[in-house]
Amino acid sequence: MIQARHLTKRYGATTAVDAVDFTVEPGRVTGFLGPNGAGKSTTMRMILGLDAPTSGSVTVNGHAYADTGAPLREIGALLDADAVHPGRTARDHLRWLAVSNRIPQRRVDEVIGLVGLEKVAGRRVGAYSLGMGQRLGIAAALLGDPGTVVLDEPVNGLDPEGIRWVRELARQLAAEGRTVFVSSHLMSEMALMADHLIVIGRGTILADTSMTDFMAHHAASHVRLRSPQSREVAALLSGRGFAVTELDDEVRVIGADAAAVGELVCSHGLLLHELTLVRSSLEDAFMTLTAEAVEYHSTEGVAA
Ligand SMILES: Nc1ncnc2c1ncn2[C@@H]1O[C@H](COP(=O)(O)OP(=O)(O)OP(=O)(O)O)[C@@H](O)[C@H]1O
Repeated sequence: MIQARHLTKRYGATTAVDAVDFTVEPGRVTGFLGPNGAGKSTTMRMILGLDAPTSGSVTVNGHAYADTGAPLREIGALLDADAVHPGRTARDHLRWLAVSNRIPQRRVDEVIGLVGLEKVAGRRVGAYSLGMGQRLGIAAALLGDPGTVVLDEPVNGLDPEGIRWVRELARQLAAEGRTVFVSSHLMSEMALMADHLIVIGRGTILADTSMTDFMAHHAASHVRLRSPQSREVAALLSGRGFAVTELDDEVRVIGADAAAVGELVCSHGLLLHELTLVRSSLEDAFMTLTAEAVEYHSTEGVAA
């Protein structure tokens, strides 16, 4: 379990993280989202003792990272996948990490197998692709069989098979009862991977809620109807107080319950060719929530 209490980090005049409180619970995947510059990396660095808080605290299983005797056994992290000596082989890198954390050497081959690097473990890391580097970073994070795993942008550079593998791995680690804290810019991926979301913007927590509740509160939805009697359908629904828009060949009912709409239309003997609940994506919901907190906006349109 990770607990942040009034966690604050200032760099000169910039408050990167502003008195945040959150708990990352075991047994589920918690997604950490926020626009560029929101404070995600700074928060993750403080969890791992790589940056000291200006005030407040963050603990892993009740104590600060610095007070952990064998850190890799307690918390495994993928923060900067490039932070490996390029002249070392992947196996040597993991062996060195294992020795310095008193982890048995047999675990090195176990994690190499787990991340699918068996064939290239003897190659210099400098020759690795971005995806191979990510897998090595994940192998290092799992080396100590830790109860808490922090992954910053783990699917960066991975192909679709690799992305699916990370998703399944994160879900499996959570199912084993571990605390899994993952940041990603890929919203579609986060929607599939995370059970819970913490959203940060300009250093403050904008949402800390289950994925289901987040979507229910922040993702707009409408019911799409197609009918050869669309005019009558629209008139009926707006007469009953629904917010109705008529488009070319469809009727949209904003924020309505699909079953209620369908039953009402059918009970008036009107024909329906389609009745669909259309929910906006996690990306849309995220953009709506964080619109105010975005540090860098692109200007609208493209100059001719
Ligand atoms: N070492 C530093 N010195 C000065 N300012 C910093 C430093 N590290 C981060 N910041 C500032 O703190 C704020 C938060 O940065 P942080 O890297 O934590 O954001 P982020 O959410 O991880 O962004 P991204 O998605 O772009 O990685 C930004 O305004 C950033 O410019």
